[in-house]
Amino acid sequence: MEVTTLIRTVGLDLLKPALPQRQLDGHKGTFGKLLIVGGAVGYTGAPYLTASAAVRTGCGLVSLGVPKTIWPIEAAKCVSAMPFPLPEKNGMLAGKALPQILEKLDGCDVLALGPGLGRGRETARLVWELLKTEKPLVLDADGINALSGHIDLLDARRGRPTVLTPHEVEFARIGGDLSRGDRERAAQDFAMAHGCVLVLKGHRTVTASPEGDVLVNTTGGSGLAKGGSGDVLTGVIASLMAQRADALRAAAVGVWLHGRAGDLAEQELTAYSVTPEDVVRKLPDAIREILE
Ligand SMILES: NC(=O)C1=CN([C@@H]2O[C@H](COP(=O)(O)OP(=O)(O)OC[C@H]3O[C@@H](n4cnc5c(N)ncnc54)[C@H](O)[C@@H]3O)[C@@H](O)[C@H]2O)[C@@H](O)CC1
Ligand SMILES: Nc1ncnc2c1ncn2[C@@H]1O[C@H](COP(=O)(O)OP(=O)(O)O)[C@@H](O)[C@H]1O
Repeated sequence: MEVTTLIRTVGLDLLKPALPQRQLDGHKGTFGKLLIVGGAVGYTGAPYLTASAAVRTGCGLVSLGVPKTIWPIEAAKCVSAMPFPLPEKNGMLAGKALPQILEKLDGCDVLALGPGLGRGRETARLVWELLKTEKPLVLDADGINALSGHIDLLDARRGRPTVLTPHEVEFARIGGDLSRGDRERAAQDFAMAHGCVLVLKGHRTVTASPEGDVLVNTTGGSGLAKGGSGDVLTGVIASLMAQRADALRAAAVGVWLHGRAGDLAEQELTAYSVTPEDVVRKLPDAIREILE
């Protein structure tokens, strides 16, 4: 089927109506419950960054399931989010963690899966099982890697809100085709073929929907080119989804906010010195620019 690509640049006209409203009398339940699953020995920063970004972006309650060995670290680092320990094997989440994750997910609105999960057979199997959830899903990092050779599990989610946030190497691992050198077309083809919102990260991140929309982001620079920046983005997008933004809007607004927070952090600290934590700290200023 020939699809006419309407490529739009993300601007304030799109951002203003897409940012979830804050009811003055809302309570923490009003603003959504997010479950983040990730982390491994060696990757203790990733889930913490995702959780911090989610809280900063407005989600009402953020829970964080991590392997039990690293749980004390997450518990010490996360004050506003709620880390809890899960069964592990070799420093990564074990298959035995599934029932506890599903029980927690039952009371949540959105699942963010993958930051710092690590790559092992058991974690991959866990990802495959969790893809069956009816809940909206943001899949990142090793969650995406687990789809390699199992893309049918993504196809089976068609109709359920699913956002994938690969960088170009992860995109290639799950069959994304960048051989034509056209990132917009490649993202669109993938999103339409697999029924998901595809966020193809990098300079000028491209967000594509299953319906064929293509949105190109203009914020963000080389200050974001540091391990952990992608983990922040996952938290921002999942937080917006928990606040009832639809998957495409959550992704487009999330990518813009993340990049803009990065730009503001760069202005203060230079692109050399910005850290992903600085990006989280600048999210309020980026949000304010949409609100004004
Ligand atoms: N503080 C933490 O705990 C961190 C944990 N992280 C986790 O580490 C795990 C694996 O990350 P790795 O970086 O080892 O492996 P990846 O599979 O993400 O990347 C492999 C390599 O691809 C290369 N690459 C080439 N083109 C690229 C592009 N366009 N964008 C990004 N990378 C490109 C990079 O050199 C990178 O080292 C993930 O689960 C991730 O969440 C990272 O996010 C880094 C920070
Ligand atoms: N030069 C750049 N310009 C704009 N954004 C960038 C640039 N480099 C990296 N980013 C952004 O930073 C994030 C990096 O994510 P990723 O590659 O997954 O790293 P990690 O998983 O280690 O955090 C993405 O959102 C990407 O778009």
